[in-house]
Amino acid sequence: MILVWAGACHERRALSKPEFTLKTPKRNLLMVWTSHPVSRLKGVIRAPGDKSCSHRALILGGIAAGTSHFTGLLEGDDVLRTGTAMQALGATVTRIGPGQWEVTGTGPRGLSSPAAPLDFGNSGTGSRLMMGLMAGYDLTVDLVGDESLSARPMNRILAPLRLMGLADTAEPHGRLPFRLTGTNALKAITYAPPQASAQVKSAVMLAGLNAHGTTIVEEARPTRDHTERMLRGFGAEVAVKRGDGQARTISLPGRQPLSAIEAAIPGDPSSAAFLIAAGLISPDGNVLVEGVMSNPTRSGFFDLAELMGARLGAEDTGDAAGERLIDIQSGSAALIGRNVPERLVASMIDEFPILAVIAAFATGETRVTGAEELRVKETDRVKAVVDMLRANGVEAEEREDGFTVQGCGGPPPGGGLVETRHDHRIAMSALVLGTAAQQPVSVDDISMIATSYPDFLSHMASLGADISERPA
Ligand SMILES: O=C(O)C1=C[C@@H](OP(=O)(O)O)[C@@H](O)[C@H](O)C1
Ligand SMILES: C=C(OP(=O)(O)O)C(=O)O
Repeated sequence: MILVWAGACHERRALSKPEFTLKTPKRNLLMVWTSHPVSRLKGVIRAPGDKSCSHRALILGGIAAGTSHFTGLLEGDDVLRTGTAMQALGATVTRIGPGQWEVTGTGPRGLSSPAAPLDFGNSGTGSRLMMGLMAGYDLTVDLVGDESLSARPMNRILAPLRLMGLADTAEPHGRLPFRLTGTNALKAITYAPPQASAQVKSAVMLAGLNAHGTTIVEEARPTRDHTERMLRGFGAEVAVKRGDGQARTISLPGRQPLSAIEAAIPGDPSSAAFLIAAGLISPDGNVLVEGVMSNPTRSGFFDLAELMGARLGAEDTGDAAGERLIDIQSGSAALIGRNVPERLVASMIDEFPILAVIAAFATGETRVTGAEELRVKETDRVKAVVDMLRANGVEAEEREDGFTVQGCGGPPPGGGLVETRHDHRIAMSALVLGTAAQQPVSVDDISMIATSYPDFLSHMASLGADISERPA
């Protein structure tokens, strides 16, 4: 006799054989990717290169004087597009081996207009950081993106750039596609971004790099600080002053030359979070992720998982590109729902879909507030997360600035089909959910996983996950 969960979290019934019918079939869908529950997940995985650091390495290497070498660069679609864009603007970007890249920067020559539009695909980081960078050079560029990126707000970047002297773009609504005409006559500004956004901060700093005067960004809440750290690595002067509470003021004198570097890219904590979560919810989990960047502006998910009752082993293993590295171990845990402290939100902004998954296994409610930025990611992640959980028998509610999850105190029912909506993190979260739910979980598309974590399926398979394509 096999026990399966049916309907609400806490209602179980016995069946003579497992049954699996998708709860939200989608018309015209021929094939889906399904993650089947497995009794055990075990193994050791080296974390893929960090997406944020990989973008920045290609961008800063592409304007530095000399030739930089990077190892462990993430070869995700988002990052590759940043490399292609830098090449089109005058840098020489060459792959010399797996994860090994050589970038010869334009140095004092600067960037020039590309011959064709720059296509940033699904990448908010690539498009927004590059807008900031390109604004400071005498060039004209057309920017395009996929359906998801073309729906994301770009005025948050264009507004400060206009204050610095960027000519108005032809597009009034702040959405791609549009043309940007840069100028090497930008003036430094002092800017307090209205959103907690590393992309906005970094775009202003990258514009400030070629502007006249000292650019100052005032952050009320600290966001990931890789631009600050990496700029220093390339020889720039960047000052960071702590203010009241979590506030930070970052100052960057303009017109500073950058010099080429040799760097290893640290492992991505946001990708590692999927593997760590899989270990936590597995009935018999023992997952070790090696070489993960340990940076307080990125560690919110791991801090919160510990608040929920996870015991994560962490061992220091050195450093890479100015960041500390750790190995993180996770194993099966009885988790307890929590109110997510708002101070952790920015440092786990990409981890809310996978947080929602572990919250579904926890006992009690998990409440997320102060996370309105989730509404403008690859999709509206508040809605996508709630829909993902509900399709799998978990009670969840949207809030304007977050969501709540009523944990099942064990494996949720599963059995749902999750619409991924061009969002890699929703796809990966749903597939992790399926490894330990009562019934398999399917997703309608996996192609976008390659934007941030091309090895996700092979890494999950090596831990023992059972994820395969099947007719819808
Ligand atoms: O600067 C970066 O590398 C990133 C910043 C974050 O976006 P926001 O700045 O919009 O929060 C994050 O969601 C994104 O995946 C990467
Ligand atoms: C939001 C994300 O990326 P981006 O903004 O670069 O598209 C992400 O990777 O979760």
